Amino acid sequence: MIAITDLIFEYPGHRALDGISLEIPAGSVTALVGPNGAGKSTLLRCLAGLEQPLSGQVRVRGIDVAAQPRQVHRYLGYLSDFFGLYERLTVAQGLEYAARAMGLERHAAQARVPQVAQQLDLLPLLERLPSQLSRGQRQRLAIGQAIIHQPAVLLLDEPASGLDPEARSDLAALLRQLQAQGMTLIVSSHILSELDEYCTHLLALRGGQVESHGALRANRDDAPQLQLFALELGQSLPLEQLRALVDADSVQDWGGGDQPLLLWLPAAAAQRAALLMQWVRAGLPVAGLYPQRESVQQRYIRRLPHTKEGAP
Ligand SMILES: Nc1ncnc2c1ncn2[C@@H]1O[C@H](COP(=O)(O)OP(=O)(O)OP(=O)(O)O)[C@@H](O)[C@H]1O
Repeated sequence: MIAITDLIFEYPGHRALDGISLEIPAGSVTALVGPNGAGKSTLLRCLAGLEQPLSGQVRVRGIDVAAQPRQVHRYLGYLSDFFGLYERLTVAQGLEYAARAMGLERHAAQARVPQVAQQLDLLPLLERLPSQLSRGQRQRLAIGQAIIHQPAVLLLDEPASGLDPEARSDLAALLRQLQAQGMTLIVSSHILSELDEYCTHLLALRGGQVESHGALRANRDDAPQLQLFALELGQSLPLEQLRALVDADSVQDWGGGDQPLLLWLPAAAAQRAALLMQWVRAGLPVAGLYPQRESVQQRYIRRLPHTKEGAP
């Protein structure tokens, strides 16, 4: 869906993106993470055609963003970290204006307004001005304007910043809904745990370079025959006792208290069953075993090497 090749971007006297090459698969939701100044916003702006790179190429659906920015904008929605709203337009007018700006005919634009307002829970607020909206409602309006033309790709720069827990949870639900409709999303955030709910891929930048990029998944990249499971115990055991029973190499997280152990176990059911039987015989009080997906945090901490394909 998005192909980036040898992308270099420089601000005067500073190289912000230093040779980025990767592919973002269609239908994926990519968590874009990295420390302050890593280049996240710059990359999103380059993808949106708002910055002209020094060299390299970004293609969205095969279209060169730098060469044909207008055509790409038909397929792309972008929400900046410091987004602005049309303060003199009501919510309904703002949405219609955004639709018209994206090239929709007047009737199509007017028809989209209630659809998007419904999707973003803005229907009761259509006649309000942005100044009469809460932070979360303003955020929803900005996202509404970004998706009014039903883009295939949506780029969101820190969309959850400043939102309360309820608004964050609404945002997560909305992003899941957009993904279910087939949209490809890239979402930057500093809060890794909130990305867990909806992200399928992780892209970590550092110093303008790709530190790691790949799918978040249940299987280990370096040992695909292993899959992540949560093991629930009927009673908590002292760590020394657990260590005596469970091979430390298979442990991702020892849990503790009521927390389950996170283990890399054989993906093959028969092998897993044999192992479990062995543990139960040895006295491990197994109460449940559930397949897990690696979290954004776990993946980030493991700092997996970058693969050019991006979707190992
Ligand atoms: N207009 C500018 N002029 C010069 N340097 C800039 C400009 N904008 C950003 N930079 C620099 O480029 C680098 C990348 O900035 P960018 O905003 O893309 O990082 P980021 O990962 O989004 O950071 P944050 O997490 O703080 O938002 C930083 O070192 C920053 O100081």
